[in-house]
Amino acid sequence: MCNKDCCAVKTALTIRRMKMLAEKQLKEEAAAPPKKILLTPQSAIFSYEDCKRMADFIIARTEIRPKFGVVCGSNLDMLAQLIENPIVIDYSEIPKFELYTDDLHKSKLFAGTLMGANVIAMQERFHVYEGNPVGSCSMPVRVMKLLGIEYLFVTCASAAVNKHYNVGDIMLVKDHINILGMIDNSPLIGPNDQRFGDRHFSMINAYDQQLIEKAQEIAHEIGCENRIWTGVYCCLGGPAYETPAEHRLLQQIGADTVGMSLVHEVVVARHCSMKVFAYSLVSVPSIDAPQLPEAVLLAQLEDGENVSMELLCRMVYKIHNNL
Ligand SMILES: O=P(O)(O)O[C@H]1O[C@H](CO)[C@@H](O)[C@H]1O
Ligand code: HPA
Repeated sequence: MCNKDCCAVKTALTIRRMKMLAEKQLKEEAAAPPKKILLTPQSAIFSYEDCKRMADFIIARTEIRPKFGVVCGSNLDMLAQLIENPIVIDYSEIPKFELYTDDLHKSKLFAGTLMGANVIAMQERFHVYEGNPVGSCSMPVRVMKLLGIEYLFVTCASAAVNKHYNVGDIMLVKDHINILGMIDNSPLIGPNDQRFGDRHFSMINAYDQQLIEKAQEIAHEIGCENRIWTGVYCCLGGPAYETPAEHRLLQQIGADTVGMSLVHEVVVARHCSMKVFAYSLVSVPSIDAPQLPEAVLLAQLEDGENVSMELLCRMVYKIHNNL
């Protein structure tokens, strides 16, 4: 046990030692070369020229000018496989296109025809939680714009927030809540390139109302009107799923489904005036839903996947033939 004097001496020594260390650190910092600060505003990571080079590469490889672009969601990669006689390009072949993705074997573009129309589909999208800046995740949309795409179909898997939605149901997206964007993580932060679009633009009718009505018509045609809803999608950062308290919050703010993608792609698509149609396949039940056996959920999901393929084909056919 030390006495009072002993501790006082120790404290004085400690203070002197800390002072010396701090002075040494300051001297070292002053001598070190200045640190490079990388300014990477979201919208400047991929320039217009980068996107143009990627589009030119794809056009040279596929020799088609697609009218429709499709982004496949998780569990929806079979949508790309609907394309007839496709030219398949691995993302890694396209200069600068390859980003971080968990599912390398699905990292492919499919270009060909669907119901007589020229279509290009991304079999797998890039996610923010995979380590990609949000501006990079939406870069493929700009490439699609420069390919000449008029209609962007964005699909995704989601969890039901609305307690009436079941696994395997499809929600046509009529609006979104972009939590990432609200907290300063928009794909358009940084210098605005006017060649893509105006700095400020409206997000009213971002999800084209006429296209939603067409899809609702199709829901009746195929007898799925009780399984195809129209609602609001909310994007979270992930990769963890939301907590029960967050789920309740999402219910209160008006979300019907929740996922970790889609909204930044749609923001970028609307910035460059593409017509957007989006739907999400409910893959996870709401916390209020009755517990169902795994096998039942899987069967419902498989059913929903089939409906989503039918929906895509019929949408493309109707739009392409002005029906
Ligand atoms: O949005 P997509 O790409 O369909 O994927 C959804 O499914 C994954 C979670 O299971 C998350 O990435 C979520 O966003
Ligand atoms: N939560 C959030 N995003 C999701 C989910 C989920 O349960 N399922 C698919 N995307």
